[in-house]
Amino acid sequence: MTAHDPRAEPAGPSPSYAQPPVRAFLGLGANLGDPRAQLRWSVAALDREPGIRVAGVASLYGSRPVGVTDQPDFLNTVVAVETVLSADELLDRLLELERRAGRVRLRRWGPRTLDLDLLWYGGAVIRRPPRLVVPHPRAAERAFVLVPWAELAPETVIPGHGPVADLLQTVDPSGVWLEEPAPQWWQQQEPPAPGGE
Ligand SMILES: Nc1ncnc2c1ncn2[C@@H]1O[C@H](COP(=O)(O)OP(=O)(O)OP(=O)(O)O)[C@@H](O)[C@H]1O
Ligand SMILES: Nc1nc2c(c(=O)[nH]1)N=C(CO)CN2
Repeated sequence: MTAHDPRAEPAGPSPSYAQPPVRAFLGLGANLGDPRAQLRWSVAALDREPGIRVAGVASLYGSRPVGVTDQPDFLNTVVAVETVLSADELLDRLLELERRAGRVRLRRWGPRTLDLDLLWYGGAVIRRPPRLVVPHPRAAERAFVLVPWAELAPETVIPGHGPVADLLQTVDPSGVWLEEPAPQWWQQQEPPAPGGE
């Protein structure tokens, strides 16, 4: 086989790189520490992860806390990735990045330095609670998810719910505001890792 033969074995460190990548959408949120720096760090860190490529980043949005309301406002965004990882492997990477960002979970829906949610994975439906439920069970009703998601990919269909653009019409967007447009907010020089990693 020549180097240009399409049947040639793909060069790469892992056999999984031969699989076609899957599109996934991730929800990012933070309201403790330096939320903007943590979100910028997490975009760069995601792109450095083997098997994950950042394909799009929405603007940065401020949002009033939903659920537990006596906590600081959040910064939220949505990131599109291409990945050769399974949904389980991807979730593990997200949990590891949260841990590296110094996440402390005080209570459900409470404040956090970094929250990474797997919103959507190739249109698949995965029901393995409590470990993994995809699409994310609350994504379709959260303005702080739908506003940035609609900016990136309004046509995406959330299985069981419908297109992101249609769902956005069903929620109250008044608690979500544009904080800083893409791509400026994440394309500046990368901040140091949270906690001086
Ligand atoms: N689609 C998903 N994305 C991220 N975590 C998930 C998903 N489905 C199930 N989980 C599980 O949820 C746990 C994390 O829950 P977490 O404490 O972040 O919830 P929360 O952010 O407080 O609330 P919410 O899930 O409403 O955003 C993880 O340990 C993970 O195993
Ligand atoms: N505005 C806003 N509210 C929230 C958020 C969030 O990211 N943004 N995350 C939560 C738990 O995941 C609970 N409430």
